[in-house]
Amino acid sequence: MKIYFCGSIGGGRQDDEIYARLIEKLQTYGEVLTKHVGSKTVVQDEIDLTAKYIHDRDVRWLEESDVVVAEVTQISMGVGYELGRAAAMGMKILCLYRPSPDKRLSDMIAGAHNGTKFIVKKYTEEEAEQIFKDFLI
Ligand SMILES: O=c1[nH]c(=O)n([C@H]2C[C@H](O)[C@@H](COP(=O)(O)O)O2)cc1CO
Repeated sequence: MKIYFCGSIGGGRQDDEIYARLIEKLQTYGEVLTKHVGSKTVVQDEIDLTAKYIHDRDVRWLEESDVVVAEVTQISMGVGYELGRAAAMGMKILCLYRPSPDKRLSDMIAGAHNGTKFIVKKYTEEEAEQIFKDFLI
């Protein structure tokens, strides 16, 4: 199974360690094509790539993937774009967010939940393992 993981990069890197731990768990179910999203050095590593290269590479990976898993707590324009494209392709999507007083999930994501192909779920990290099992198996 190919998994496309989405997480904020330009939108802010405060959750990077959470992304890395989620990616590690996801790798037990298949290949995560966007492992770089969890890397401490992603901004530095991608700095010499053009926006077009990153966009076209990521859209290609998205099209190749079987499922999309997004950590949506930290608002990110790129993650929103990836989710919109994935939804338009009819992909199976799981969005996870950690409720907090200073973060409001966009209604365009919360309202996309349909209980089948587009799942939006509040979670704590301890629950992630079981959520992945339910979603991916
Ligand atoms: O350097 C990058 N590499 C990359 O793969 N992305 C993709 C993957 C992430 O899921 C998403 C993050 O978007 P943003 O940078 O707007 O937060 O976009 C985004 C950037 C920077 O915009």
